[in-house]
Amino acid sequence: MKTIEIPRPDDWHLHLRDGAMMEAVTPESARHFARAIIMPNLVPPVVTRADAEAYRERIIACVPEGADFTPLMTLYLTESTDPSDVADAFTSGVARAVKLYPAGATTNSHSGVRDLDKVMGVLETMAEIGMTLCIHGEVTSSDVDIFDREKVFIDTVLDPLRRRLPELHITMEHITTKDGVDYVAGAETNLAASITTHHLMINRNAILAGGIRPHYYCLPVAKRELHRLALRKAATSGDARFFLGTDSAPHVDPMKECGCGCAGIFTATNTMACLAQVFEEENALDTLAAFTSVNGSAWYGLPVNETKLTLVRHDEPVEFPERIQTGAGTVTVFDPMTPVYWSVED
Ligand SMILES: NC(=O)N[C@@H](CC(=O)O)C(=O)O
Ligand SMILES: [Zn+2]
Ligand SMILES: [Zn+2]
Repeated sequence: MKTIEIPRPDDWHLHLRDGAMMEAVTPESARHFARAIIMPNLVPPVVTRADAEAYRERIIACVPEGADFTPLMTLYLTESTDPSDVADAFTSGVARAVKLYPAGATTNSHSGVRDLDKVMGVLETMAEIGMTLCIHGEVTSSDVDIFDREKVFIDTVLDPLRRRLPELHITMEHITTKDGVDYVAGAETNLAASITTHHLMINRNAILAGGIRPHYYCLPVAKRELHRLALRKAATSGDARFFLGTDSAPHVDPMKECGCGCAGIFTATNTMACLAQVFEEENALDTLAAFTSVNGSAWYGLPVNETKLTLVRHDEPVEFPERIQTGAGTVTVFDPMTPVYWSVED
């Protein structure tokens, strides 16, 4: 039986939610990951330093005893965010980054930004103090096709913003297209991208071919196969600008399996096993650690974790739970639609 050892991974984009859901999903991430950047899209959102401090305490209360898991907090950018509160949250170590959701782009984004001019003061402050802006990179206009929204965002929002404020440190989150890969790879400084596990494993057929499968619906929506292949190439390349952000985004099953289902795929439970499978298929197990444990920490200015994680290659495919129980209801675990021969050693 083959095993590989990597520095304990970090998740640079994670949804833990709150309350009963958070109690159940936090241990799923804490089992394998040492740190995670926590998304602020609660209802109401995590906007201020005080909100982030209180949310961090609630998360820490859900980390099982003996587990070593540090939540890194983000602030949800609104058009009335106060630049001095953001600076204060950063310098005091409460928040690592600010999250920009174009209003209406995704789950719980209605308090997001409609007019970038209204947040330039905050962004200028962030550029000065070296605080990262994490971006959900999709335009929201109903006349742009949903499969084109990432590319149009790059051309009409991200690139102009980077020209206007080149000093700003930007993470383009959960990129899903070859356009996103090429744009990030072509940028010399101050731009990097996270990539999810599921976008390395599925294309849009998973959602739509042979029946509609709501558990594969997330935003940005999975694209054509050529985009998945470009993402796999970027993730396995070792290039320091690409790193893991699972975007594990739990919704209870009735909210997914209905006439207007929520966007989000829950991958915390089997992400590391799935990634080992992807990297093995690409003959790139030697760059797995760069993607999951090294590149992201360098980008966020943190040391690589000293503890290790061991992955085990089995002769037969491994079974994962189909769903987990939470106090809010059941949550379906990502099924990669392909055999996975890896597991994490306990
Ligand atoms: N990725 C998703 O499909 N959903 C996320 C929001 C997000 O990251 O865009 C969620 O909060 O459910
Ligand atoms: Zn998003
Ligand atoms: Zn997300």
